[in-house]
Amino acid sequence: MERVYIFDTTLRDGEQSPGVSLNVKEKLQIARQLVKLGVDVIEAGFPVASPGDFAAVAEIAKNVRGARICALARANFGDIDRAWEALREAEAPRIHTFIATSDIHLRHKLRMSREQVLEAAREAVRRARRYTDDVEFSAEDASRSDTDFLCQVLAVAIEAGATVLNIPDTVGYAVPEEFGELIRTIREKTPGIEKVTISVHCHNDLGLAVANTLAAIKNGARQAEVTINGIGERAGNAALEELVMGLYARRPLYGMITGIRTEEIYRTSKLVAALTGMTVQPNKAIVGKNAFAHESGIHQDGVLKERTTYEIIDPTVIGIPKSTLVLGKHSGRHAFKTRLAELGYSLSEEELNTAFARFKELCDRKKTITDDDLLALVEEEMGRVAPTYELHYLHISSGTTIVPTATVGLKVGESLVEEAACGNGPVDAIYKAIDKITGIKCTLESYGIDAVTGGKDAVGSVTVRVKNEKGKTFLGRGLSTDVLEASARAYIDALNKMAVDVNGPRIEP
Ligand SMILES: CC(=O)SCCNC(=O)CCNC(=O)[C@H](O)C(C)(C)COP(=O)(O)OP(=O)(O)OC[C@H]1O[C@@H](n2cnc3c(N)ncnc32)[C@H](O)[C@@H]1OP(=O)(O)O
Ligand SMILES: CC(C)C(=O)C(=O)O
Repeated sequence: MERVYIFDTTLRDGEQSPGVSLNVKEKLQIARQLVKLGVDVIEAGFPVASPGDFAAVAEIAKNVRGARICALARANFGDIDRAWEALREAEAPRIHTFIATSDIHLRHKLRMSREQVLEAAREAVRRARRYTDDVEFSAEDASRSDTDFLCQVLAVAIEAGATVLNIPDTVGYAVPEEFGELIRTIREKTPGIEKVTISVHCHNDLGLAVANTLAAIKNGARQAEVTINGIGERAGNAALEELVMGLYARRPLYGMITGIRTEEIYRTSKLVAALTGMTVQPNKAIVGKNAFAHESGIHQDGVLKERTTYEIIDPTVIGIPKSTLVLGKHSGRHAFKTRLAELGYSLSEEELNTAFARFKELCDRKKTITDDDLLALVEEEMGRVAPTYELHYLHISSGTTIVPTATVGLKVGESLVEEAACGNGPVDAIYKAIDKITGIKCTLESYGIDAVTGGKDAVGSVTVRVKNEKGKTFLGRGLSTDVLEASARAYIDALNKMAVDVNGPRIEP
């Protein structure tokens, strides 16, 4: 199968996203992760742009191995010399030089004639070839350029020694049929094109960057310039994860492979989002929070019966452990029952129906239904029972210079049972003392604390989730103005439910 080379420009075009500025350390961290991801080329920056950009390219060139390191330069000697200065310690350096070829850019921006652009392209590539035999040439705004002139510039670049020719859709103006056609025409009309790799660089102004890149690949492009999460100038660039997974999910259609280790995609996306501050929209393809979350009952039922009914990609392939079933007003019984089973509850048909009806009522009142909401709902369904353990007293000794110690007195039936224990903190000490009294083996799954009322004398509400040896989860809640007492009460509440569950027949583990 043929290979498409992945040229990642997160650190160059991605950093051109308004509001994004990465320091050298952050760029190095991303570059290392890009190597783990398996990209072929890392465009590390535009060295002439600033001393910081120069330093970042130089650091990456010096320290990062396992991918080609590329630096951008305009078609002038100053930029190219500076790019090489930054790249000189790279194991596999590439100079990427560019000049616009559209009449709009020539007339208004460059104020150059076509002849001058041809000359500048030739001289720039030659200059870059003095330093390295890996030279990429880009015809900026190629998709709005006169095709004959574009092919002429490309031929000059090939003649001067370019090894990769990049065809950018700089302003995201192209549509797939047209862009694919452009690549085919370039292949037909440019002398020497068979000696070089054709690359594309698509922007997302019409939301078509990935579609255009795919169309180009169908027509002979073999390098795709992309960014993580699709960040980049204006509406961004083609997203690496979407392109790679498009080629992966539709492999029979494209017949292409990449060197990307797909299981690193999600981790890379998270890292780039965290360091750039560009949060990923929830409905973003592949890496958005909702990309593998199913909310509606019919879909959830389908996925529970067979994942592929509603998922075209197995989330583990991109490094997400599993898809999620979001419980909400659109959910159905199958998903509700499955989540309860995961929490350790197996309800009779009748109990399930009543609990489900109450769940739907709750969904109309509350946007997000948490596991704690579900546990509270089911436990209420089980009905309240007389507690096995009751807090009689609590004494805590804690501070910055002593080992936290708790003495707890619990009423167990008619007797008062007392125990003391030390812990990492006062709550740990209390829970250890209670464990000594009850002898119940369990693990604390979660502990949360909230202020029920405002002010310094607020009532604290502690919620704990405790799992028994059979893997069943119990929710405990405790209220007090003393948060340590609230912690003890919450734990005892959960243990009381556990004790009833062990002795009572109502709900099977
Ligand atoms: C499509 C793209 O994404 S291209 C990459 C865009 N990225 C960036 O621009 C980020 C980094 N840029 C910068 O830091 C600055 O713009 C610099 C350092 C490159 C240049 O700064 P300045 O010298 O102050 O020039 P300024 O940015 O105002 O104008 C650009 C100049 O480069 C010229 N130019 C633009 N593209 C090219 C090119 N490919 N080759 C040669 N000259 C070019 C313009 O015509 C203009 O020249 P002029 O000053 O003679 O009118
Ligand atoms: C420099 C080139 C490749 C570019 O970023 C563009 O045209 O968008």
